[in-house]
Amino acid sequence: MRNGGRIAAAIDVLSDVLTRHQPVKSAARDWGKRARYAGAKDRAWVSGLVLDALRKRNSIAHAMGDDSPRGLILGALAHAWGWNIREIDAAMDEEHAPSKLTLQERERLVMAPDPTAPPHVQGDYPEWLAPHLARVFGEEAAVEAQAMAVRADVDLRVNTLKVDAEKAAAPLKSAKAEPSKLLHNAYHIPARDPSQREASLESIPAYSKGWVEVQDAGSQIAAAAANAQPGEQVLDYCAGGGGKTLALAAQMQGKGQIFAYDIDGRRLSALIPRLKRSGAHNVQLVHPSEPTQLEDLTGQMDLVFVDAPCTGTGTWRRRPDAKWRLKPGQLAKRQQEQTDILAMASTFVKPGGRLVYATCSFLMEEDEDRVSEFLAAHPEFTEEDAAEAAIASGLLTDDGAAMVRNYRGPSGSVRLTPRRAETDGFFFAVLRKA
Ligand SMILES: C[S@@+](CC[C@H](N)C(=O)[O-])C[C@H]1O[C@@H](n2cnc3c(N)ncnc32)[C@H](O)[C@@H]1O
Repeated sequence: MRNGGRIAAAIDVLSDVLTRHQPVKSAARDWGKRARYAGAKDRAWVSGLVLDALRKRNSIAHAMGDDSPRGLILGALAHAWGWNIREIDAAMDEEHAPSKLTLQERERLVMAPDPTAPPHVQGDYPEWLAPHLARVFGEEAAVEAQAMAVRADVDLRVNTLKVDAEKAAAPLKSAKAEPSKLLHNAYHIPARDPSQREASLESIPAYSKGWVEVQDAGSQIAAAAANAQPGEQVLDYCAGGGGKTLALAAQMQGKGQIFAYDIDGRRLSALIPRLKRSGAHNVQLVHPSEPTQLEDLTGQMDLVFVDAPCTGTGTWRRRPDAKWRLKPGQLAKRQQEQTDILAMASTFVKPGGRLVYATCSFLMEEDEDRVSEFLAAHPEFTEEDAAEAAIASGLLTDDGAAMVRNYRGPSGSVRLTPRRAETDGFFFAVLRKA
């Protein structure tokens, strides 16, 4: 396909996303089915442009004076992809392109960003969240959010159950992976350019051999704060697809026992092939249909990890459509779930054991507020220094250690963000039972 046709397709896909409230993935898949002539490279190009338009939706709409799918896609070419007006003009002259640029579009496409626009416009987030971002980031709300309005890098965790970081290095060269600045056993791959379709990471042999897992560095650092020891009894209470379970298993070097529970049995099933690939033999799945299996663990665990369901605001770089779908009611619902889950999960901690609470949200309502509410209702728990706990795992580099200390809050919890750490937004707190 020529670029003109791809731009027209991106406008169609974005219309579906905005009017039918579809995720980009399914809107792009539907378009791909209609457009049999489109190849894999075209699909990557079109989805990539739609995602970038959504990442910067408010600032592009403000610059273009137009928040229609056409305005957003044209604006994304200029303001996200850096195309100049001649390149856009040339594409719009091609066959199957949308109608030519209007005079107003031409003027708007070359305008510089407006430094007087309000923070939710400069930072590209929904206006109703403005007080929430101001609460957590103060005057830095717009710059913090701008770092969430770009494409995300990819991190790999080296599975030390199978290989060490040095041995993993050579096969990762083809994926352009560099050693992580923050973690010893991790590699970092800069965000990919959607106009250059590259092989998926899952297709590299190091992945199928179980040498590496795709896991954001923020998620790896949150798991490090658990500092799980060989021989411990551990419950991963919201195990889902098992990202944290596998990281904990590696920390424990195959010794001790991990119980992986999730209220959603289907999500747990996704963990089975991952466990096989990873070579972790000490993980037992606790299915929600067998509640007595879970009850037996009451008061027995050295460590309970709660990777709580949340609004996912920390992952806006990867899922920019979710940023605009989020509504106040969902935030309230997640807070209630977090309260209930913390109370329930804490019953499995043995005296002297620890409870780690993590979210991939930067909202204090899902983070510090939930922890302090829990502590007020459970005086047998006290909060410890989560930065020092992560450092004690031995998994962080000197830069990683300095970074978690720098972003440790007054009560000991840590909040990482794309701007601070080039990770997803992550929050983690460590609570110890007397
Ligand atoms: C953030 S995700 C977990 C991601 C996972 N730990 C990982 O690292 O890949 C949150 C999980 O909590 C689960 N969940 C939601 N409510 C729950 C509850 N009441 N009890 C246990 N798990 C719950 C969801 O099904 C979801 O899989």
